[in-house]
Amino acid sequence: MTVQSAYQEEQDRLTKSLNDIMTQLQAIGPRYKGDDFTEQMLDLQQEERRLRLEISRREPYFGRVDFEELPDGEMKPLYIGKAGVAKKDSNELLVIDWRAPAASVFYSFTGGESPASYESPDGQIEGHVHLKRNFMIRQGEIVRLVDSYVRGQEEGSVTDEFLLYRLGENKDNKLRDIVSTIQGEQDRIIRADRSKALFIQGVAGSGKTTVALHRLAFLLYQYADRMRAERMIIFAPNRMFLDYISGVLPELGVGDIQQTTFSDWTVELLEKTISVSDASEAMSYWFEERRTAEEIEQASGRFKGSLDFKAIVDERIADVEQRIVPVIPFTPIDRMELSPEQMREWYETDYGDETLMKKRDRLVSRIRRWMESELKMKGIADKKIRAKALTKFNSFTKKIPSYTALQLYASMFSGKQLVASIPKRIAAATAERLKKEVAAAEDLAPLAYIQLQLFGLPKQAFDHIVIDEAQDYSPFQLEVLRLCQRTASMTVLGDLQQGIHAYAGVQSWSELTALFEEEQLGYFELNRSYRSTMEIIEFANKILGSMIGEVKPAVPVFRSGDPVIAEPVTDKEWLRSIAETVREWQAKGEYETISVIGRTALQCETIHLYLQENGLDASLVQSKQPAYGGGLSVVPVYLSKGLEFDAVLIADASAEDYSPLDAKLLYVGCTRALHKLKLYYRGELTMLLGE
Ligand SMILES: Nc1ncnc2c1ncn2[C@@H]1O[C@H](COP(=O)(O)OP(=O)(O)OP(=O)(O)O)[C@@H](O)[C@H]1O
Repeated sequence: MTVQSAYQEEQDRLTKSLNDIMTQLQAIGPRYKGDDFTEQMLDLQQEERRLRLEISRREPYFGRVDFEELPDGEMKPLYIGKAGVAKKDSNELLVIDWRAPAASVFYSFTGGESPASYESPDGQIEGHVHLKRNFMIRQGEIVRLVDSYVRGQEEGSVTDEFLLYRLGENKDNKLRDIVSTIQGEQDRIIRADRSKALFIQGVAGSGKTTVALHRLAFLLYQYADRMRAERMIIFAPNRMFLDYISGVLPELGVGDIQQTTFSDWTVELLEKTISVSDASEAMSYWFEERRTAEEIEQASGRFKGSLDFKAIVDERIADVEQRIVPVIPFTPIDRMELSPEQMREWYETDYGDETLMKKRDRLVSRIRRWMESELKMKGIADKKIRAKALTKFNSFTKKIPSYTALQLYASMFSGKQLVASIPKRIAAATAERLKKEVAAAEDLAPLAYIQLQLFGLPKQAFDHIVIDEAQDYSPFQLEVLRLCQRTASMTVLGDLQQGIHAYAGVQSWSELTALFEEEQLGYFELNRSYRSTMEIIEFANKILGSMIGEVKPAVPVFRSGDPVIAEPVTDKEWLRSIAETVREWQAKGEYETISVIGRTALQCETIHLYLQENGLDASLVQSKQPAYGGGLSVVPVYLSKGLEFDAVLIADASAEDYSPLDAKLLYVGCTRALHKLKLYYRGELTMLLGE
């Protein structure tokens, strides 16, 4: 078949499919507004169907795979789209959902004559792939059609032409879905075992964030009976990043998944009884001035994030528990006594799995009930005697310890109960802060942990948790989240090579995986980088040479672009050169997002001001910012993590700005670029780039 006739045939089928979809959409009636529960449920189902059809109307499908089921099945063309759609008034599928078992062949097939297979509910299905075709459909027209595999034709292996085309596109201020070009290695993660804690180590630009979001969409589809969107949660490093990823799940037709930061989540958990100190203070301490390796190692965040510190907290909680059951009898009036043994028996046998403060409250109520019934049994109605008994009860139960999470935590850092093993400087600074009901990032995990132990989780446990940029999490933080689930089901993703918050995070994944049993764990590595051109990836890989420990160079997809240039400038020319480069890039009109990445917030403010004064409308990204708006931006390198830009200009890659300790920062900065990367440096070029 010629390309032309294939195109025409597909266009005809597309038009027919779209007509079918439109007819179905038009047949959907208005929404139900009444109170009848059954009608409401039916309305919800109808609404979901309408949403699926709306998604399909925009782009019904993006792929086709012709699969001949073995041993003697017929050959079926399967059209794959974001949402599955059946033909009008029929069970026959017009489009299969990308998450359906059969669709996995489209992603996992790597070419060759050997049979391909997929897991179906009835077991493994084997068959021959005859065709793998990609489409790009816009406004009802096929604007691109690429056959990446045709059985019996020359190479016999899947080519990446369509992927390269997609990667060459510009990006705006939001991350997008990748359903049409998910790669085999990514697909394996998306469809991996639901019950495990999956750890994904992936180089910059390998699609970790994107893959984790697609995995959520997959889990909700595949395990609709067991997993609920409202019992899933995504943890991201800051609100700007949350805004950046916020479009992907709705694009995939998934709503209602809570997306938050660990800090916001903890504040909610503690019912807003604390506020969190401004993150920009910590940022400025760690990134604006030079810090030594020793300072990082001894940082209070590393101490408080450790399991050793958790053990200290556990001891304190155990101590409170120890004091809950009174060791002396309760005698509300003469000759009426409740023994400590009886109270201990109630406490230990009746309140089993309850949390500490609930057990405490139940014990207090039980003592009261005992008193009331004894008074009744003894026929004591005298008001004076009863009032006296009540006073005794109040003073007796007042001594049974009762704490809020903040009170218990604060008790560890000052006063009579100060924990001796906490370094003095850490204790003093923490006590000072907590007095004002302010917590720093390092206090959040212990506070959340204590809250869970004292009062439990206010809502249902999570079915699945996603943790992005997990290299910045401490073992204690992860342990807190682990406690919020019934099973180990988690997706934990990050890149140790981008671990710029070493003062709080981990240096090896084993620090986090140690929290799980061997059989609960899954581990994947993604080493191919999809974001940047080959030139940019090879350039950034040079920086890895300066990192301590094992490093994983990113493997580029074969997408070539401009060479990366590092150019010296004098102090005097510096700002002017930055403005000129930006202007030149803008004039070309090739890039939608351009970023000037500076070493510190202060440097960025200087650059931003200069650009503004010279007629270049740039936005300055700051740590408190709730959203990143795209266009031209000036970003401190430590806030650029997770984001990406069509073109990146590193403002000053000098030895002064990037010392040997700053390899991860520079790596993060350079790997933000998709198509273009340029570096200026004043004085000496940083040693991190070698020759
Ligand atoms: N299979 C794919 N097809 C098309 N684009 C892809 C694919 N995988 C990843 N990408 C693109 O690569 C870029 C990087 O993806 P993403 O941000 O998810 O990676 P990451 O590993 O989380 O990166 P980083 O750690 O650097 O923040 C995005 O623009 C994403 O759309």
